Amino acid sequence: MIEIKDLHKSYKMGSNSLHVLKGINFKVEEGELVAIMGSSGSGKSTLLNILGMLDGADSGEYTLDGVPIKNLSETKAAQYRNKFLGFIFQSFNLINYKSALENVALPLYYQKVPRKERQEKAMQYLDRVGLKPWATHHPSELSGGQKQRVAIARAMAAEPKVLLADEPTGALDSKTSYEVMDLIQKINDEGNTILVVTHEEDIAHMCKRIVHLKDGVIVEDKKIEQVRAEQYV
Ligand SMILES: Nc1ncnc2c1ncn2[C@@H]1O[C@H](COP(=O)(O)OP(=O)(O)OP(=O)(O)O)[C@@H](O)[C@H]1O
Repeated sequence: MIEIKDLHKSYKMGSNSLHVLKGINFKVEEGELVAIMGSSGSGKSTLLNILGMLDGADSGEYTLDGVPIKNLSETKAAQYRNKFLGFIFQSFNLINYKSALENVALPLYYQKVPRKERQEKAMQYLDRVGLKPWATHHPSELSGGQKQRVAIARAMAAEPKVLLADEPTGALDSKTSYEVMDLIQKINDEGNTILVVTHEEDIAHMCKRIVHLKDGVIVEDKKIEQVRAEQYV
């Protein structure tokens, strides 16, 4: 599903340059649930942004579902991003003046799905995350865990091939974090490929594989016995 080879990324800061990713190689197969771990500044978000086609690498190869990303035009890249990738953020990134249902329906609007179908599908995904009764509520009326569930429903609504989650539990207390991980595990059980950036050990152990970044290189990449979040919720 994902293959990256010898990926490098630097940030220019005045006359200096900060080499953040220093030759990253890895593959993610369909249906994996991968944690990307590492201390602050190790390059996790930089890597996720490149995988999410939100930023480009300086060199190296990135192939997503068999498509080499490097030479895509901006328009094509945006199309691929909408079609292949769903995003979940630490701060939820919901639109405050829209209802939960409207937030979930938004990616379908960008995919030009007709209004009625959009609403039906959005409701189906809200139901999937247990929030159908909250469809007309606005984000300000929802708890942190509920907001993240709306964001997960929104990410799934466009039926992406890969979900990319950047610290999805970073703004949540432990119990709510485990509820969100329980949902992520169940979505993965259905065959969805998911990458989760986290610096929390317990969250990483709820994935099936841990990729450990340090100073811009992968220092460890191991499959693990998955801890089920359900037992903590
Ligand atoms: N746009 C940017 N311009 C300049 N430097 C940046 C930029 N984005 C990130 N950096 C720097 O690159 C390094 C890696 O940042 P990155 O956000 O990828 O790390 P991280 O592992 O995700 O950290 P955290 O856990 O704190 O989010 C850091 O030193 C950061 O300051």
